[in-house]
Amino acid sequence: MPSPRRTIEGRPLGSSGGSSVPGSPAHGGGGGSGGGRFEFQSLLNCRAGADPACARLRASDSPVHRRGSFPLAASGPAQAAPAPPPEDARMNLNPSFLGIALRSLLAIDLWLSKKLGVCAGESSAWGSVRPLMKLLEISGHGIPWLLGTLYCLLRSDSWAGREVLMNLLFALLLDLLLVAVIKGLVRRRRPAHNQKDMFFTLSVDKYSFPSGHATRAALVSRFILNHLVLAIPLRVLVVLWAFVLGLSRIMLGRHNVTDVAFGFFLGYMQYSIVDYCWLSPHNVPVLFVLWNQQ
Ligand SMILES: CC(C)=CCC/C(C)=C/COP(=O)(O)O
Repeated sequence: MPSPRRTIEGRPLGSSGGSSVPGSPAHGGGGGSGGGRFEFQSLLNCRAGADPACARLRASDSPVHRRGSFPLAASGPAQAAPAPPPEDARMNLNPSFLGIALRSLLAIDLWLSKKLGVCAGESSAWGSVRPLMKLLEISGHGIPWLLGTLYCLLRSDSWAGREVLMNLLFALLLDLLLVAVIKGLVRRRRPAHNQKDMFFTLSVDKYSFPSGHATRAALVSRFILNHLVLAIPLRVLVVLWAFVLGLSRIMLGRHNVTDVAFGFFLGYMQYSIVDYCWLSPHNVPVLFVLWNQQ
């Protein structure tokens, strides 16, 4: 708990940084970006002052003070508790466990992603394997998967095959939609070391959370493992492809680790949605009847 005689920056009150001159930022009159912090300082400075601004600050009852976590809370029952400090100052004083955990996770994420971004440029440590990573990138891109599925659907001559491919198409479209919505909501920028040389992107693809390649890799591999009868080595290869594709996103500098980790999770869950809503002649006969009429 900070000493009552210190500002939130640890400077003693009464020193030049903490003096309260009416109209000065330190008196609470400061607008602009530092306004919140200055107002909080003036709150500390005007304990016994007759300044009306101070009286206003003391007049409201702050839950922070009620909890006794703020040093001025012990001013006595006759003296109303000061107004709550601005949100950002309160967060600095009482960071929640969740806040600390999230900030630490983000710091580790950025640090690890930078370390793993060994193919981010031609001159990077593993710059020579960049072309291979870009090939992997295309193997998980939405366009080849959509076109490939459509092509196989049109060429398929069995109803069972059509049903599976129709659901794969549905899964790919659902994936594109969900990833676009989340990217648009979260708006996390791609890492600074990423080169803007990706093959065919949509406008939301300037954002990195979650990785669309990772969601597709998890979704498609789970789909294949559940609907294609494959020999064990091929099944291992499918899982390996998904994992290496996800890793390559970080190595290329396209994503942070958390983008890919969440992408895998989301893709895995998307398959559960597809499985739950499985399109078949029983639940959406119209799709299959239309097909039959062609
Ligand atoms: C245009 C279509 C159909 C898909 C876009 C595929 C794409 C570029 C996704 C971005 O993936 P990352 O989020 O992993 O970079």
